[in-house]
Formats: sequence, structure tokens, C-alpha cells
Amino acid sequence: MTFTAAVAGATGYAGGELLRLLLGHPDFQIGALTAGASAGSRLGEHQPHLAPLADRVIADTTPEMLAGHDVVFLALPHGQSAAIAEALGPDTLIVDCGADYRLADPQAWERFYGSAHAGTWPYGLPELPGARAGLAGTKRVAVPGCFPTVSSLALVPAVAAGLVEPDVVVVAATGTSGAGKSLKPNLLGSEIMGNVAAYNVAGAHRHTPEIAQNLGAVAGGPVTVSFTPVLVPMPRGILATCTAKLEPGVGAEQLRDIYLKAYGDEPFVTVLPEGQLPATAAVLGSNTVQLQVAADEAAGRAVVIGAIDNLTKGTAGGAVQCANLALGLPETAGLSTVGIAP
Ligand SMILES: NC(=O)C1=CN([C@@H]2O[C@H](COP(=O)(O)OP(=O)(O)OC[C@H]3O[C@@H](n4cnc5c(N)ncnc54)[C@H](OP(=O)(O)O)[C@@H]3O)[C@@H](O)[C@H]2O)C=CC1
Ligand SMILES: CC(=O)N[C@@H](CCC(=O)OP(=O)(O)O)C(=O)O
Repeated sequence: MTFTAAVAGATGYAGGELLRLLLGHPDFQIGALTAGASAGSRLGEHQPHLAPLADRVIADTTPEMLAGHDVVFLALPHGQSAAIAEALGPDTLIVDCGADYRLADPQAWERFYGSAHAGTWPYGLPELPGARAGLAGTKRVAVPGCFPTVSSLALVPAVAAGLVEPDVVVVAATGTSGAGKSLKPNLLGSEIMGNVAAYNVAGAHRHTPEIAQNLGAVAGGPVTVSFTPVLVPMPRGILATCTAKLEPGVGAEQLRDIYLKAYGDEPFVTVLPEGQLPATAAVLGSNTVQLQVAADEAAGRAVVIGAIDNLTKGTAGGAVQCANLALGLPETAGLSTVGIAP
């Protein structure tokens, strides 16, 4: 059976990556492509790498345009999902790459996003304990943020097993595409080239409560998260260095064992052989999360490093993986673990 898929936000980075993946997916046929100000233009003007769709005309993002598809992928700015979901009704599978339905706590939402909380949908990170049950057959998916994807997968096994204190530090270098296509002063070529700078420090980044939510769910109690994103001059990729204090007596072997057990059967999570370190270049265009785990015994800390492509596993790949689960397709359909190098 072939499923029809519409993509709202088709001219953006997340929409473009969704379309790249859908073009290679055996079970999807691409339907309506919609956007905002670009409506009326051809996709080829915005996504020159998607040759088979170059002549497709972009439509306005309206419920009427998105209706009649089996799946609607939303790759729009935050705040637009609720109206579309309501108009499409409960029978359409909606996979939202935006943040609107990720957080369960309305207060955390209001504090970090400054608007009314829309609600909570099944969280689209299948590798979290118990998540697949909530995604199988669902009609709604909230795709995680890119930083929460890699940092949660890096920390959940140690936190869930009680091997580290519930107080974690995440410092994550990110490529610029995470910010979307629209022009931002700190992303102008002359600002970003040859420069590395932190931003949204000291608990200010809106992904902090999302990471805390994921870790808290497995810790059985609150987890404190100190998160610092760092912008680096590359288009794609995130490298997250995650650390937490080891509980007394926990050593390198026990720590590594927990990760090998947690991810041994996961198609998209690779715990690298000892001595090999994750690198963003190794996961470009792939849905893989590379992890390495080590114990810094002198400092008494677990050190877990994770690499993802923010647009693939960090957004569109995760979205397709969840759509596969929701539709009863093989979870890996249309998704590659093969990167592009150099
Ligand atoms: N980039 C990333 O790494 C990640 C992105 N996401 C999420 O995915 C979503 C899209 O992000 P991204 O692709 O980066 O953003 P972009 O800015 O690259 O793209 C935004 C898209 O939304 C469309 N759009 C903008 N305003 C409107 C509007 N008022 N009505 C209809 N369409 C509109 C744009 O169309 P037009 O060309 O007409 O302006 C464009 O297609 C966001 O919610 C983001 O948080 C999630 C995880 C990671
Ligand atoms: C470089 C950069 O600006 N990255 C973005 C990541 C956004 C993202 O991935 O996710 P959302 O869906 O939650 O917006 C940021 O730090 O806000």
C-alpha cells in the first residue's frame, strides 16, 4: 500500500530534508507542497537538490490544501500546528516537526515559548523507553527538537540505570541549519565564518525543559539540566558532550555495559567501539546517532558524546521513522544509516 504525504513548510530546511527522504521512501507518494510567502513559486527555486520535484508549484498552507492525505508533515514555524490539526480532524496522521506539542508541562511551555500551551502529543523519539508503544498506530506525533534528540539518547541509559546523579551538563556544538532559512544577524556569512560562539546560555535555551522532561521520565524524579548550545560554522550536524557525576563505585565497564544493552538492538543508535569518537561528518545525511561513553575516573564523571545530523535524525529522519511506526511500516523504511563523507 502507498501512503500519500503532504509537506507544509516544503521550502524550508526541515521540509527539504523531509522531501529528500520521502523521495527515497518505498511507501510514500508526495502530495501537496505548501509554504508561506513562497506560495505560487516552484520548488526548484528553493530546493535545487530535489530535482524530481523541481517543477512542483508551492501552495498556500491551508487545511484545504493539506486535507485528503494519509500523512501531513508540518515543518512550519512554532505556533501553527493546533489550527491545522483541528481542521484536519482526528483521522489524518500529523507529524509535527515543530515544538508545539512536545512539552507536557504548560508552565514550562509558557516560560520558554511565551504563548499558550497547545497540548501534548506522543513524543517522537522511539528509542526512549516505552515510546514505541505510544507511537504505534498514533495519529499525532511531536517530533523532538534536535538538541533533545541527541542529548536524551546520550544520557538516558546512565540516568535510567541510576549510574549518575540526576544533574547533567550538556554542551552541544551545532551547525547553522538548525536556525532555519530565514536571515538572522548572527548567521550572516561574515559573522559565522571563522567564528564559534555560545548562545542562549545559563538555562535560557528552550530545549532545556525538553531534555529535562525526557531524563526526568526515566529517572523517576526531576533531573537538573545545564545546557549550552554553541554555534559553529558548518551547515549541518550536532556534537553534544554530555556529562554527569558518577554515583559512588560506578566504573567504566558498568557504564559501557548499560549503553551496549540499551542500544544493542537499535537500528539507528551506534555505540562506537572503545577509542573511537563520534563526529558529525560521519552521520551527515544518515539517520544514525553515534555515541561514545567513557568514565572520567579522576573527575568522577560520566562523559557521553553524541553526534547526529540535525536535519536527519534531529528532524526529518526522526519524523519519517515515527510515521513508519504510526502507519505500521517497518521502522527503518526509507531511512539510511549510511553517511556522506568526506
Ligand atoms: N532546522 C532544524 O534543524 C530543525 C527544525 N525543526 C522545526 O521544523 C520547523 C521548520 O524549521 P526550518 O525548516 O528549520 O525553518 P525554515 O525557516 O527553513 O522553513 C520554514 C518553512 O515554513 C514556511 N513558513 C514560514 N512562515 C509561514 C507561514 N506564516 N505560513 C505558512 N508557512 C510558513 C516557510 O515558507 P516560505 O518559504 O514561504 O517562507 C518555510 O517553508 C520549525 O518548527 C523548527 O523548529 C525541528 C528540529 C530541527
Ligand atoms: C543553530 C540554531 O539556532 N539551532 C536551533 C535549533 C532549533 C531546533 O532544532 O529545534 P526546534 O524545532 O525546537 O526549533 C536553536 O538553537 O534554536
